[in-house]
Parts: sequence; structure tokens; C-alpha cells
Amino acid sequence: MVKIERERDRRVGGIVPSKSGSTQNMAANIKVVVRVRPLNEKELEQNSRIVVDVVDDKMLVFDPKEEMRPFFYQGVQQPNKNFLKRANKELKFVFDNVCSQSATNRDVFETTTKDMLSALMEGYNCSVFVYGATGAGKTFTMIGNSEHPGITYLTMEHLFYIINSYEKDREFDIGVSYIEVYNENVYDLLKPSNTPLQLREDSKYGVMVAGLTLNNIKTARELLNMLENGNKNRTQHPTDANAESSRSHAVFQVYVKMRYKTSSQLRLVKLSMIDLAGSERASATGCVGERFKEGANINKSLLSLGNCINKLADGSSYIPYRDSKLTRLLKDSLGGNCKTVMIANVSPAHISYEDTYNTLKYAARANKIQLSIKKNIVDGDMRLSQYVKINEELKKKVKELEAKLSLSSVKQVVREPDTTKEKVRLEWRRRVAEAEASHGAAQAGVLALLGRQRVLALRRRLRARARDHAARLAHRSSCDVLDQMCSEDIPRQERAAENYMKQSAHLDSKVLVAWNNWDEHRQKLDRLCSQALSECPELSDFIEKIRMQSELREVKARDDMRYKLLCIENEEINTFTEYMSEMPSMLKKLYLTLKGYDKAPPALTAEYLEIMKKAKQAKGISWSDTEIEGDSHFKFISNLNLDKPSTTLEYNYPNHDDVNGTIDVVTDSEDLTDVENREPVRLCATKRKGTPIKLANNETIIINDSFESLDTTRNLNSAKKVKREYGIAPEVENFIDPKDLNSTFVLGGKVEPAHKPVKPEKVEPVKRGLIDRTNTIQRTVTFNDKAKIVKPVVGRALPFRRPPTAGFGSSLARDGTPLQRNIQAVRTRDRVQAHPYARPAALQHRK
Ligand SMILES: Nc1ncnc2c1ncn2[C@@H]1O[C@H](COP(=O)(O)OP(=O)(O)OP(=O)(O)O)[C@@H](O)[C@H]1O
Repeated sequence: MVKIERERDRRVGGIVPSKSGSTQNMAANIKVVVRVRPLNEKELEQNSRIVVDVVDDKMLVFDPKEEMRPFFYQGVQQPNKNFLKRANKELKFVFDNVCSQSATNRDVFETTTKDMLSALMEGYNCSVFVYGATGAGKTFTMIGNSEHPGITYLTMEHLFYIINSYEKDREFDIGVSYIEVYNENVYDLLKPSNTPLQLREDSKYGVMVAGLTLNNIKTARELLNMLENGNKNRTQHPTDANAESSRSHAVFQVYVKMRYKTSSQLRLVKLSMIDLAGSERASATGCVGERFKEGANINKSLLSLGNCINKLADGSSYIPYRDSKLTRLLKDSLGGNCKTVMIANVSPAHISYEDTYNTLKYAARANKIQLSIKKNIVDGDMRLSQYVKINEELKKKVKELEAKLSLSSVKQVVREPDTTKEKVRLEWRRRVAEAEASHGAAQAGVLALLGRQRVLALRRRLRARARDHAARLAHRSSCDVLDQMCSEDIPRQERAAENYMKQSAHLDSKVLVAWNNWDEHRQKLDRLCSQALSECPELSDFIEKIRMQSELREVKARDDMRYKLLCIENEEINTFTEYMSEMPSMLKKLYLTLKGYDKAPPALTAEYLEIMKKAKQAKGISWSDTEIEGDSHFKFISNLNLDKPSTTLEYNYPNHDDVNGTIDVVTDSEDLTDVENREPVRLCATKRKGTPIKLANNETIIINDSFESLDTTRNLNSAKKVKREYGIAPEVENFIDPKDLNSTFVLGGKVEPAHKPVKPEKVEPVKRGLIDRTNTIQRTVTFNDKAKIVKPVVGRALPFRRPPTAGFGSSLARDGTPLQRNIQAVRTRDRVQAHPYARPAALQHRK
């Protein structure tokens, strides 16, 4: 007991701090609160033993062990033996709440109905009933007195307080009823009548009392007055157990109608507060007669209540609510749509041992009852009710999603940086891709222009070479037709050169603009790539791909351009090949003619053989010691790069393509070179265009045409034949009178300085092979001048530097004035010099 007393001292306001913790599911079960009243005067007088020890606010011990008292037998104390005393049950009960003897009605209110009101305002029916033996303090708990108002008043007071706080958005309508069930009859305490009321059951509103009137109240004070009046009407009779024993079950009901101002949603809820009559033992109450009958009915109804509680606790499908009016009234509260609190009142006195024990057992059973409750929402507008339903479902979903969201919040925090980084990465990819697209367009533009530049350069080169060939053919020709042809051709060539100049200048400006534009895009792309790589190193592959795309585009443009250049070159080669295909036969005839006159010098023969050798190479036969030298010009124009365009681009233009130079190569020839001690073939191959060759017999010949560029399919057998004849006096059958020979070879005598007069030609005896001149004279030689028959003329040996004479191949016109074409040629050269593709000045002046 010392321990128990010590525990009591620690209680504050009757609520003992929890030590055992929550053990029941409060939400789903009937909430059970046990209140132990203090000993009354009678019990104190009897020094009644305390059979209920409240351990904390949730647990009590029924019939605890008593403090050991010394037991004496024959004057001798017997240790721990009391054979006359019954053994203590020492049963531990755990409830939702246990209110000790010192607990006030407010304390009970705080632990029972106060929280219930929140559920009531949400639309749940609520019910609280007090159960216990007679005189256990049920009425005191429920109704109380003026000094200690019961939980009914306190609940209603708090309800009005809540209503006031909700008045902004809701309209409330409150009606109360107060009835009693006495001897299995229902009476209206607020409207006293001897006629009992009938119970009705409604599927929607549950059990209703037919004919019951609701009294509207506005304040808790009205309720208090009403309760006082109603209690006056309640059947009470003094018994041995309780001077003011209630002989009926009192049911106080509050109907709350809530209408939302923002909608027509209506909530109709019911709060039932039931003060049961006390179970009693006839022996304890001492009732006889009418009181005994009352007690029997009370017990009957309470027995039915006990049965229903047992069935509900066992989960039975059939609950005998209809066994009594009380159970019918409490049907909703016990197993229906209601939040229910059961307050079990017990007396701690030993005299109420059995009643207390039974009450605790009932309370424990009731604690197991599972309830299924729902909100009572009634809407006048069907659509609104649907909306309400939808709203409820949506709210439920929102809660579920919020729960999921809260669960995944940690993951989100972790993933958030990834998402942000991914966004940054995508943004960089987008920006780099856009910049690359712009850069690609600019690059394609500048590459196309550079390609056009090179195509133009190639066409110019081919045009110049073609003109050079034509000029060589016409050189020193006395043929009027050729002279006329070249005279007409020169202005056309000059016009072409001017056009080329214009096109080149136009292209140059466009290339420069395009290149600058491309360079800006390239720099921007480089900057973006660098930034992207610094912020997102994982974009390295993407950046590398972008750069490779750019390089690929450049390579493809270069390939396209080279293919185009090759096509142009091929076309030109085909044309040239066709043109040159006529040359071998003519050369052969020419050579054989000279041979026939025994005028073919060894150097000429050697050159002729060299040409044959080249012809063999043209057929695919190459010598091992022959170095393959590339065409630097073609290399230049086919090398497409994106370096900044320069206005002083240089390339090695082929010397023999010097179309801007004077055509009269004779006057530009170098000094006479003694070729005796030199290898004749090489000399002849390199010394061309007017290079005088001194022969062994002191004759000098001037080769005015180059055979170097002959690209012919010379007959190999012819070459072999020439070889066989080399050094052997040929048997010339088709000889030609030298007088009729119009050769490009000038058969000269001994080489003399230019200022020296030309010695008269020594008449050589006519060789045998040329005896029959008549036959020769009658014959004509057809040159490659489109079937024009010209008379061969045998000229004399000329001095190396001839004075300028009028005619084709000379810088003088027929009337002796300088040719305009030479002036034009110089002008063109000057213009070309200013062009980026023009040769360097050093080359220009090298002649
Ligand atoms: N917690 C309490 N504190 C002080 N007095 C109490 C307490 N509980 C009950 N009493 C007193 O005990 C007496 C009996 O109480 P009450 O009438 O409430 O019992 P009851 O359970 O309602 O009995 P019955 O079933 O016969 O009506 C009353 O005089 C009441 O004042």
C-alpha cells in the first residue's frame, strides 16, 4: 500500500502519467475510460478495504495484494500466514484511460468527450455512456452538480465554443432531447408525460424515438437549465446503496445540423450521452416491491447490454439489440456508425467488490468491440453531394500522394541535382548543336567558294596551255591561214583573261567575306565547346563528335572539289589527246623527209628517239630511274584548306604555260650553247624554243618547237625502224625537194654572231637519194594544217639573233610597228600580277 499511496501522490488532476503506454487501438474500438470514485462517508466509516489500485492513467490493479499484517496464534506471531483471508485476485486492467479517485469531472471530460467533439464536427455520430453499479458515480460523472458540473454540461459548453469558432463558414442548428427508459418504457424528460414513446428504426438516421420533440438551445446555460428540469422529471428513488439512486436510464441527445455557407453541404450529427441506471444487487439495495421490479428491469436491460457487448466483442454476426429498449437505443452507440466512449464507474470500496469486478470485466469486454463509423453528410443538392464525394476521394488521393511524396522526398533531394545537371547538360548540347549548325552552314559556304576559285584557276591554266599549244604550232609559220587564226585568237584570249580577272576578283571578295563569317562561327563554336567541357566534362564525346563532323564536312568538300577538278582535267586531256593524235604521223613524215635529205642531225634523231621513249612511257612503260614529279600547280589548286585567304597566294606556274610572255621565243633565246660536249638528248629536251644547237659539222639548227609536250601514241614499230636506220644511209624513196620543204627546222650553216653578216650558203652536191627531183616536186606534203597544201621551202641557216622582222611570230606587225598583242600581253601580265593567283614577280620576270 505504501507503493500505491506513493503513486497517488504523483498524480496531477487525477490523471496519472502513462507508464504502461497505449495498448489498444483507440480509433477503431470503443474507447473505455474507467473512473474510480473516492470512498464515500459510509465506506470511510467502515474502513473499507481498497480493492482498486490505480497504477497510472491507463492501468489499474483490481484486488491488489494487501500489506502483510502480523498474524498471531496463541500469542505467537505466525509469519505471512492468514488462513482466514481469501487470496487477492490482483488483476491488472488496462484501458484507454483510468481516472483515479482524485479526478474531477473536468478531468474526465478532457479524456473522454472533448476529443470526441472534434469527430462530431467532422460529421461523425458520437456517443458516451456511463456504466457501473448503483452508487458508483455515474450520475455524478454525467450530470454532476452545480459545483461539479458533469461531462454533459462541460461537453455542451465546449461544443458551443467550437460552434462559435466555426460560425464563419458554417451555420449551426442544435436540438436536444432528454429521455429516460424506465421499466422498458421511454419517456421524454423535457416534456413529461405518462405516455411512453415508441422506438422506430430508420435506415438512414438509425433508431429514432417517435414523437420526441427537439428543443433548440443557443447556449450551454440553457442546456444546464434544461438538464436540471429534466433530471427533476427523472425517476429517482433512494436505495440502501444510493440515496439518490437513478432508477432509469437517461439518454441525452444533441442533434447538430451544420450547413456550409460556401456550399449546400449539410452535416447532421448526433451526440448521445447516456446515464445508465446502476446494476444492483437486491441484497445491496434492499429493494422490495416496486423498487425490486425496477431493479429487475434495470438488470434485465443491463444484462441485455452485457450480452450485446459480449457478442460485439466476440465478433458475432447477430447482436441481440432488440432484447431491451436500452440496447435498441444504444444500437448505434455500440455497434453502429458512432464513435463511442464508455465510462465505467467503479467504487474502490471492498463492499462493492463484486460490482466493481463485474464492471471492470464489462469494460474490458467493451474495449474489444470494433466499430465501423462513417461521416453523416447529407446534401440537398445531388450534384453537390457528388462533388462532395469526388472531393472526398480527391482529398484522399491527395493525402496518399502527399504521403508518397514525403516518403520520396529524400530520394528527390538526391535526384534533384541529377535532374538539374541533366538540364544543364541538355542546354549545353542544344547550344553547341545550334552553334555547330551555323558553323557548318558557314563552312559549307566558304568551302564552296574556295572550290569555285580553284576550278576557275584550273580552267585558266588549261586555257593558257591550249593557247600555248596553238601559238607553238603557228610559230614562225608563214601560213596565212595559221597567222590569221592566231591573230583572231589572241583578242579572244585576252578577253578570256580579263573575264578571268573579273571573276577572280569577285570570288576573292566573296571568299574573304565568307571566310570571316565562318571564322566567327568557328571561334564561337570553340568557345562554347570549351565552356561546355569545363561545366560538363561528360560532353567530351559529344564535342568530339561535333568536331569530327566539321572535319568530315571539310574532307567531303575537298573530295568533291577534287573530283570536279579531275573531271575538268580529264575532259581536257581527252581533247588534248585527240589533238595530239595527229602529231606522230606528221612528225614521222617530217623526220623521214629530213632523213631522206640526209639533213637529220644526230641531236634531232636523239630527240626523236626520246619522244618515242616518252611515247612508250605514255603506254604505261616507265623507267626505273624516272622520277615521278607531281604537278605543283595542280597540287596547289587541288589543295583545299581553310586557311585565311591571302592576296599574295603563290604557286609555281609552269614555264611553258607562260601565255603572257612573248611568243617570239627566238628573240628571247639564250646565248648559243655549245652542245658538242653535252648529252644531246637531254640538251634537246631542255633546250627548246629557239635554242640554237651547234652540230658537229658546224651547222646550227634552231629548234623552234618543243616536242616535250607531245602526248602521242606513237607507233613502236616506227620507232624501231628509225633506230635501225639510225646511222645508216637511208633508202629514201619518197624524197622531197628541199626547196619545197617548209619546215620548222631551219637548216643553218655555221653559227655566226648576230652582227656578222650571214655567209652565202655553200651549195652542197645533191645526194643520190634526191636525184629525181622531178618526182619530188610533183609531190606535195600535207601538214597538220587541215589539208592545206603548202610548198616546202628550204631556208638558209640563220644567225642566232635575227633582227626583228615583220610577220607572225615577230613583235612587229607587217608594217613594222610593234604588235598590239604584245602590249596587251604585258597589260594582262600586270593585271595577273596583282591577282592572288598570279605568279611571283621573280617568276614573272624569269624568261
Ligand atoms: N467522483 C466523485 N466525487 C465525489 N463524490 C462522488 C463522486 N462520484 C459519486 N459521488 C457521490 O456518490 C454518490 C452516488 O453517486 P451517483 O448518484 O452519481 O451514483 P450513481 O452511479 O448514479 O447511482 P445510481 O445508479 O443509483 O444512480 C453521490 O452522492 C455522489 O455525490
